[in-house]
Amino acid sequence: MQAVPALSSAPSSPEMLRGKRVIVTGASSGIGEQMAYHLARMEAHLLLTARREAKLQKVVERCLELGAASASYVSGSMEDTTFPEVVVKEAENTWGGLDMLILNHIGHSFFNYFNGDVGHVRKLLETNFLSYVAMTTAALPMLKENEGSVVVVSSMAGKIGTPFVAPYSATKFALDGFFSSLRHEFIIDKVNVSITLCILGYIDTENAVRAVSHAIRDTPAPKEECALEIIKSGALRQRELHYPSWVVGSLVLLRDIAPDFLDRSIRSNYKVENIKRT
Ligand SMILES: NC(=O)C1=CN([C@@H]2O[C@H](COP(=O)(O)OP(=O)(O)OC[C@H]3O[C@@H](n4cnc5c(N)ncnc54)[C@H](OP(=O)(O)O)[C@@H]3O)[C@@H](O)[C@H]2O)C=CC1
Ligand SMILES: C[C@H](CCC(=O)O)[C@H]1CC[C@H]2[C@@H]3C(=O)C[C@@H]4C[C@H](O)CC[C@]4(C)[C@H]3CC[C@]12C
Repeated sequence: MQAVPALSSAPSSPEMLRGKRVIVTGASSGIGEQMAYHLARMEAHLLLTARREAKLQKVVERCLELGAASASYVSGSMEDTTFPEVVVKEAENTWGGLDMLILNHIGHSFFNYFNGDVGHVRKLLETNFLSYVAMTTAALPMLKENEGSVVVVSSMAGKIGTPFVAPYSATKFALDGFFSSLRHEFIIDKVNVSITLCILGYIDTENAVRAVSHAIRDTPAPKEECALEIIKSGALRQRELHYPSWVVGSLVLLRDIAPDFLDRSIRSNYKVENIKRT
């Protein structure tokens, strides 16, 4: 087993991730791919996962070029209930420990009126929520031993009700409930594993822009900066990240002091005439 200093030793900059062992899920594209590149530049050990093997292979190659201490991948789907444990087992076999678990993947969902497909909601809960619970559970013994961190990537749609994302939003609210409760238990139990919930606004990943640019007036924030902010918030053991901070921060504040006003302004931000019912 490798001897690695605890993440809890007062981190002040992302440099402190040098030599740390990090799992990143959903690392074949978007924000996950960008997190892998930042972590590689910081010289971390990386285990990446997603479904598309060819994409993962390329991301791993690039990570090694950028300076990762080591980089490998496991491909598979988080819809498969056995897969979360397979990934964590791979980390245990390779490293004998783990310092940071970054939960970032999402299954495919629709940006549209809810069409009554309960099966889709069930499947999305498995991929976007239950697999996060299963990975955390499997990784917890290693994280406890190394005083590590869990980073949960969520969304504004997991804090505030917004239209056309009902199944997705449900999975993200569930993450807040589960991980906020677990954080309390860790503190009560003196378990030194941090939990960081990342509340993101609209980010310029290919899939997000393709899904919503025709119907949302906002300009998306850059995925590269977003990825770095997520890593920093995890390394600094923050309770929550709001990115972009002023957008998300003010919306969350309004939710509590002026919810009807907030709902009206959210609706005015959508070009509803461009949403074609499916
Ligand atoms: N982009 C945005 O505007 C926002 C994003 N977020 C959050 O940020 C995170 C990343 O989003 P973003 O980068 O845009 O998403 P992308 O769609 O770019 O990436 C999603 C990742 O998840 C993987 N994935 C998809 N389905 C599965 C599956 N069944 N099992 C395992 N992995 C899967 C994909 O790879 P593969 O297809 O190879 O499996 C890919 O690597 C998500 O948690 C999202 O909710 C939050 C708010 C805004
Ligand atoms: C529908 C998208 C997933 C497409 C896919 O399956 O590939 C969603 C993924 C991220 C969502 C955005 C997000 O989480 C931030 C905003 C939250 C607001 O409540 C709604 C608008 C969002 C831009 C939201 C839109 C859907 C996604 C792009």
